[in-house]
Amino acid sequence: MDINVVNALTYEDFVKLFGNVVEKCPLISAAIWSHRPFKDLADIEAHITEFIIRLPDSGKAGILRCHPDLAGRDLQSGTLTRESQEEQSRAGMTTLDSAEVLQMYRLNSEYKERFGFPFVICARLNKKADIVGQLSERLKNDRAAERERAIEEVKKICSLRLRNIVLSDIQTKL
Ligand SMILES: NC(=O)NC1=NC(=O)NC1=O
Repeated sequence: MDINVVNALTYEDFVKLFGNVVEKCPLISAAIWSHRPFKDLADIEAHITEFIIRLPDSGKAGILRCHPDLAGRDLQSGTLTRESQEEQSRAGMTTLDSAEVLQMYRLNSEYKERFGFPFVICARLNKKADIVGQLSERLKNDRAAERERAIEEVKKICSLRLRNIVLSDIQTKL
């Protein structure tokens, strides 16, 4: 998708297209729309990253809280966003056996209890074993370090979602 097409989008179409590059945080795309015209895809990504890293810790924790658990309630009830559904199924979260679902539930609960926000990882860059390993490993972090670590994962998810949109045909999205 040509960057000139992106720059010509109305605000509504821009947010319709990019509103979920950070899970359930359309505010971010609504905010960076002010920075158009964008030079290229990397420029869009840079403005999103800038918006996120300038947030106070509470804002970063808020972004994390907008993410559905991996193999959690939303997955079981079919209420994931299209992007999350695709990411979680590709990471093998939809083919866990009952013991694995219980293990993810327990680890996610322990993590949320400790940090006050859910465990977030870029599912498309990790397989099931990596996810369980990372979740166990990152539980040992302190809160500040873990919040920053999780935001790095949000940026990876965002980057892949942005590429999906810009490299696909704009007409199928609007
Ligand atoms: N808690 C999560 O990490 N959720 C997710 N990561 C992804 O890549 N997609 C999700 O839904």
